[in-house]
Amino acid sequence: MTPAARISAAIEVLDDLIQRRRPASDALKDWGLSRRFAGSKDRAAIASLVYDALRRRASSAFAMAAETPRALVLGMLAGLRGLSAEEIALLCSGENHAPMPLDAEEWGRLAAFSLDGAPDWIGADVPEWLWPAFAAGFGRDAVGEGQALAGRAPIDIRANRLKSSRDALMADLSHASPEPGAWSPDALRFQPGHDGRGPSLQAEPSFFAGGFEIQDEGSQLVTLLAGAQPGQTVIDLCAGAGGKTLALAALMGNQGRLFATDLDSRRLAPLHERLARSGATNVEIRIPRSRGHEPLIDLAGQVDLALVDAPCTGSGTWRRNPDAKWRVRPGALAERVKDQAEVLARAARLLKPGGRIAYITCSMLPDENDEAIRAFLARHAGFAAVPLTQVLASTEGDFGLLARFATEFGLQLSPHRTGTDGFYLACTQRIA
Ligand SMILES: C[S@@+](CC[C@H](N)C(=O)[O-])C[C@H]1O[C@@H](n2cnc3c(N)ncnc32)[C@H](O)[C@@H]1O
Repeated sequence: MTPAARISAAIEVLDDLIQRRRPASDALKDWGLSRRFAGSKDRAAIASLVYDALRRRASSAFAMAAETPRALVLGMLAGLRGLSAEEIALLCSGENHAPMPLDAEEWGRLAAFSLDGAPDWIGADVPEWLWPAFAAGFGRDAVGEGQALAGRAPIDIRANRLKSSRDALMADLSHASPEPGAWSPDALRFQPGHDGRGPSLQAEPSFFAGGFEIQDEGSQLVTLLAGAQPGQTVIDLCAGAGGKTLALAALMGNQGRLFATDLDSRRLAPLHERLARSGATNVEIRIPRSRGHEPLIDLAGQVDLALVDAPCTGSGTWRRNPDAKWRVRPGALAERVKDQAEVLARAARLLKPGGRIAYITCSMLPDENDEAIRAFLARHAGFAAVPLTQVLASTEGDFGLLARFATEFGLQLSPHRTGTDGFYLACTQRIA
């Protein structure tokens, strides 16, 4: 397919996902199934166009004064990919499956591409209804935070200390031009190409050998700061597919006991294979047998560290999942806040005196970050917040600079601040 035909295809896919309110991945899959002529490079390029258009959905619609799929794609080509009106006009020839030629209004709007007079939520490409909750945490930086979340994300890997090292992987993957991560000692970063695609790291022999996992550097950092020590009893209550479980096992050097569970046992399924590849030997997966069943009840009073990687809106990962930004519905935030309170209360019941909860979200919204901790502390008199300075000082390495990103109870990472996904971490300790 020509670059112009790919643009037409992206407009078609966007039309489908907007009309039928379906996930971008479903619309892309269906498009591919009914267009067998499209090769894998075409599909990847079309997906990249669709995701880029979703990243800048509000600002493109404003600059183009239209919210049609065509306006969103053309606006994104100017606003995100930096194409001039002339370059876009050349692509829109109307021939050989290319989009129809630009009209005078489109030409003028692409040439000017202006967000002058746009409200902040549009400048930030954050849904209007969510803007007050989002802006609450960032004050004057809120628009810049939103803009950084509307960009593309790099691909980060975590060197698995049980099998490899960052230096060894730096050499092994040199053909893909890795850079060391700025914060996590185990992170390597790969920048996406002009078309938004990154290297196929999961096809690397060192990946199959367990040398690394794909994991955003922010996710690595909050897991490191959670403070798991070799020999401890650690639980990962919201383990999902185990991204943080694997990192915890490596940080513990396979010493001590690590238990992984999740409310949704199906989500734990990939963890079995990932554990085998990683060489982690101190992990036990516990499956809840029924609603309300506590699969870790035998550990009550023995747990040193409970990692609560809580269910949340995922607003910190909008760079990787821009579809989710526009699909999140009013009401979802209140539901997640309820889930967060529930899982924090569970963690509290299992800790031993002096034990800690490391509460983590991939959210940018104070309601599910500091406010969740404030509510937890109000309900649990026997717990106190661990000051961030203490958390940073007790982690091996030099993390003092992160104190700049302190919130009332914890730490907020973001693409704008740390070049990572948006993650929040707060630690609390059982004092009675
Ligand atoms: C952010 S995801 C976990 C991601 C995972 N820790 C990782 O690093 O790959 C949150 C998980 O919490 C689970 N969850 C939701 N409510 C829960 C609850 N009340 N107790 C335990 N897990 C819960 C969800 O099924 C989901 O897998």
